[in-house]
Amino acid sequence: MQHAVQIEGLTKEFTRRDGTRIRAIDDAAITIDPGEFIVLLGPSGCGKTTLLRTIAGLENPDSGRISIDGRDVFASHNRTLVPPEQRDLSMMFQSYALWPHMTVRNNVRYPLETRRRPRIARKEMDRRALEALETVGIGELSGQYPGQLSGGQQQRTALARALVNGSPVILFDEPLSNVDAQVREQLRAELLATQRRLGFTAIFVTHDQNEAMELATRIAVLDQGKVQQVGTPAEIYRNPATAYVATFIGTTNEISGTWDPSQSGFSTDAGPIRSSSLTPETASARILWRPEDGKLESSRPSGPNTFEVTVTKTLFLGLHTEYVVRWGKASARIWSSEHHRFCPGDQAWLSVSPEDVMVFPGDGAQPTEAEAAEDTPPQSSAVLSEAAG
Ligand SMILES: Nc1ncnc2c1ncn2[C@@H]1O[C@H](COP(=O)(O)OP(=O)(O)OP(=O)(O)O)[C@@H](O)[C@H]1O
Repeated sequence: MQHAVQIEGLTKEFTRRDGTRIRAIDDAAITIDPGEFIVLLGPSGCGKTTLLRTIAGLENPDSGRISIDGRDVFASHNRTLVPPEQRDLSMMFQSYALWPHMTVRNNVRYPLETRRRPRIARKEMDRRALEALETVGIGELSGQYPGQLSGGQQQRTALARALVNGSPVILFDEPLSNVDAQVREQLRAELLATQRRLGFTAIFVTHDQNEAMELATRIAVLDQGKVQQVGTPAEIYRNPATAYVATFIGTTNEISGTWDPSQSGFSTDAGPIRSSSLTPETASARILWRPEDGKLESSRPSGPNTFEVTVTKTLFLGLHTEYVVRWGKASARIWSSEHHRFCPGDQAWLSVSPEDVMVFPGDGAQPTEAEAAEDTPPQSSAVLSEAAG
């Protein structure tokens, strides 16, 4: 099968006005199949937009290769550089970029008017523009001007314009960030349904992990220009490749430890901890587990990773209650569907299965960011970390 988009060894540096060089994309590689919905996810400044713009041809990389549908559109080794309008793709921007003096229909028709070949008769352009507008459910607004539309309707107009060319690949740069939460959720579902129905390949930039989880067939997590992991939402969540991915997606409890062969586990401030994952190559390790993987009980369970704890805080969060617990110098968050089982001050037993304990190489330094978090003793090496997105 021909790949829809293939990126290899892609690098792009910028020079800031003070002369500092920024590597916005650092040796990135991703292979995308036709019909996939790929989400580029990462915090602000990690290089998502730059990567998208290099695929579109709006930014020229320094080195590497990009091919679309088997054809190189950029290749540094033989200086291939295909201009944006000759790449077989469409792009939808955060700002929608609608022409205010043109009707909705003419905005949507615009890409058909400006394309070089093959030329299309005006009547056919109008028919396709209307069809695209009907696809996104606003055929009746074709005679309106953008200023007369709601945010959600403007977003649909921009989507129709991205669809009108029938491009096999559509790039989305945070297109849902300008509408309120409720409309956003609705538009997200509509976009996904449209993509599934029409079958185009979508490459979608966001810093919102919920949005990524909902839309993506696969997520590419970026950090400082590097692609840290590409995987399905479940793979990224359950088997993160790096501590960065584990802490960026979802919520984690974290503690540092050192490998102790005599215990076949890690020695930590929370007590000995065992994990089913491979031991890190370095002696020091970052040990992480998710709040929903901890179990709180009133009596001592059998098995490893069992700790006697004090409940210090409870927080009702609808689907689950968050229990903050403390033992020795360590603290952790536990999410449980048993809402009123424990109160602050209660003694309880915490257990975490070794299968749910993730281990990554530590750098010897203690994470500090979350140590100042409420309910975490300042001298503790056990930290709570919350997703950044
Ligand atoms: N034209 C430019 N000149 C200099 N630096 C740039 C330029 N464009 C981007 N950068 C830098 O490259 C890095 C990546 O920027 P990019 O816009 O790709 O990040 P992003 O992940 O899309 O961020 P955000 O989510 O905030 O849009 C940042 O450090 C940014 O400051």
